[in-house]
Amino acid sequence: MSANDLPHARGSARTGDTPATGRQTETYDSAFLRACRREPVPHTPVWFMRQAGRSLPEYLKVREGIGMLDSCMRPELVTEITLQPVRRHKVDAAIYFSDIVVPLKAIGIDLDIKPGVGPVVAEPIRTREDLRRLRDLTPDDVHYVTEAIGMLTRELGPTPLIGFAGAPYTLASYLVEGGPSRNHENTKALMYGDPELWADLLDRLAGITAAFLKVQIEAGASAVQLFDSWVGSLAPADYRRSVMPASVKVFDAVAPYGVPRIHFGVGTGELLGLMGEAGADVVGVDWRVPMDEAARRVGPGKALQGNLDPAVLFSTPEAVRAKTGEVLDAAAGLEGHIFNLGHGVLPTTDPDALTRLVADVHERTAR
Ligand SMILES: Cc1c2[nH]c(c1CCC(=O)O)Cc1[nH]c(c(CCC(=O)O)c1C)Cc1[nH]c(c(CCC(=O)O)c1C)Cc1[nH]c(c(C)c1CCC(=O)O)C2
Repeated sequence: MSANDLPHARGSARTGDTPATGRQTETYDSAFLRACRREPVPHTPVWFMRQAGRSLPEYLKVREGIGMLDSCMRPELVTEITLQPVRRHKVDAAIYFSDIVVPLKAIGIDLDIKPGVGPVVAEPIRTREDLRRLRDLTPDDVHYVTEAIGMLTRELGPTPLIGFAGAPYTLASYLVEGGPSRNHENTKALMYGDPELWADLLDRLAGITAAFLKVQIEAGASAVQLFDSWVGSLAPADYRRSVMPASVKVFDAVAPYGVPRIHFGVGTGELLGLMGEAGADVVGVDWRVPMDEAARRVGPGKALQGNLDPAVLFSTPEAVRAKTGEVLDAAAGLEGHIFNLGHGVLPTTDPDALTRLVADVHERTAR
């Protein structure tokens, strides 16, 4: 099946095998999408994980008095917040403003995002009985996503929009622990102690995640990123056996659309090869592994994204420039490089440091 056989126009036309005309061609030819496809680029594209959010005063202003999950369900607000970092920093791609737990909330899981803490689940999922609460996600459950992406792609012009979702392991870690966790002990207890229930849990989550990504692509997202933020807590053998099949299911489900698929996790130096193998076109790298070494671990045929330590932005402009140069030098031999931080923008980052960083990367890589 090719992307053109699918029953939608915008997603595939904007990004798939054959671009149509005008703005769609411009998006298809953007530095970001070209780098994802490992084609020559006019400059190294830049975007930042968590580029929308608390580092921006204009974000704090529009979010005032509105809960995080509430804000994700308001298309106008989502559109405004998603556009803010594009306007301010001139990044090469927008990332849809939402959260990895939005699809879980949408199917009726009782959870909230607590400021300064993260997602908290009222009743953790730990038994076969609990699993029944994870029903399938339909596009109707997240109609506000379709609406917001429709608005956004009109406003963005040629700038590509990245859709995203949480990967099955990272979502499972919140559901099983009931909230953020340092050691993931309940999650691992289930994974090792009841492999069958664990596999069923991850398979359910893969279905939900795939459905959520499809909604975003059909509405017009030009690429998708699967965040497996906490999977770096696993050894490669456990990843391969207990997690990878579910992530493969997600990537396979969206493959026919032909949009680039990015796969990212934190502390995943030992997993980079497997994370590429799971079906990614682009592998995200945190700051612990230099880009040239990451390329060796991932192997040929994939673009890489990364990997400036987000904490570097708290240093002097000269130090930021020097560390940026190190990333660019290490990535110089890659076929496709998308410049990003090694994890999300920290909330107290000076936004001007981010604006300078985008300009610096563009200037130093202009061809
Ligand atoms: C693990 C994870 C979550 N959410 C997400 C991940 C994967 C990315 C990663 O590893 O950082 C993904 C996410 N969450 C959010 C985005 C926005 C898009 C963007 O990158 O600009 C993205 C991509 C908004 C958000 N998601 C959240 C905020 C902060 C809430 C607020 O502004 O009120 C934002 C802007 C809340 C959230 N949600 C989550 C956490 C850990 C937190 C932080 C809690 C806190 O420190 O307050 C779960």
